[in-house]
Amino acid sequence: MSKVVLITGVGRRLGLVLSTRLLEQGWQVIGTYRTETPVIETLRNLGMEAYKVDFKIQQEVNDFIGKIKDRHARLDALIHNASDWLPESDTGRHFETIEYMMQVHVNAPYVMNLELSALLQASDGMADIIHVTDYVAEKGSQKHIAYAASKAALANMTLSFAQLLAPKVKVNAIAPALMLFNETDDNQYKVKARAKSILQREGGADEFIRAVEYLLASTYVTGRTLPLDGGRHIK
Ligand SMILES: NC(=O)C1=CN([C@@H]2O[C@H](COP(=O)(O)OP(=O)(O)OC[C@H]3O[C@@H](n4cnc5c(N)ncnc54)[C@H](OP(=O)(O)O)[C@@H]3O)[C@@H](O)[C@H]2O)C=CC1
Ligand SMILES: Nc1nc2c(c(=O)[nH]1)N=C([C@H](O)[C@@H](O)CO)CN2
Repeated sequence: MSKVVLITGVGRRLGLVLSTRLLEQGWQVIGTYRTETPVIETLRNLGMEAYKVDFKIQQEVNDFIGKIKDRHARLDALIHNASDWLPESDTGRHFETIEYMMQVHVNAPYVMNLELSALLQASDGMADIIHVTDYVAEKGSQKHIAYAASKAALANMTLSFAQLLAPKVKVNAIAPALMLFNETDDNQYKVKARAKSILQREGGADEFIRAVEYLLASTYVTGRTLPLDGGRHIK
């Protein structure tokens, strides 16, 4: 019987590569997306059960959770990948920024973990929750203060949910630094960003997938954050 994984933010970049790889490996993948693109139809054609959910809207999160509880008796993994990398507002809309960052990176994962914990407990083996945080959760960020704070809160929830859901469910985090550049990143930015780590490179999507696969295969790691930072922490 195929294992069932719910991955948030499957529509592009790391979430897209990860969900496609797990589909290829025979996982039954439930994915959430915010933006309707042709990619979503491609994923559906590969067998993904895809739901349009904007985590900014609490009712959409609640409705989504209700559908999952109605349609599934178990989950083997829940991966919180969805994220918006929002800098501080330059129009003074500071309450909106921090509230949105907390909503996407903390509130939605918090409610989904609590509401879907019974499905995880129904897994045949050990189940997994993986929070995708960020290197800046430990170090802070001058230009993404609210983002970093929300990722730090998500990292802290790893500790609490690991205690709450053991021994049946492992709860870990992955804290990437530079994994993928964005299309808008110019060469000057890329040179500067690579130089922040002592390995002087970006991690790449496969590094992220290997970290997920390691945590899913583990039977003795929980409450931990797996850093993917190219040695930036000792620079
Ligand atoms: N890329 C990197 O170098 C790094 C990434 N990370 C973390 O890794 C994870 C993946 O990164 P990456 O692939 O670059 O992320 P992207 O920002 O490229 O994509 C994030 C995904 O989250 C979805 N999303 C964003 N906002 C919302 C929302 N309000 N509701 C629902 N879904 C939403 C997007 O949906 P849609 O596309 O459908 O709009 C998108 O698919 C993230 O958690 C990120 O913080 C951490 C450090 C470095
Ligand atoms: N949701 C996202 N979070 C982050 C992204 C991103 O593209 N989407 N990118 C980064 C950067 O790579 C940063 O780590 C280095 O410039 C961080 N988080």
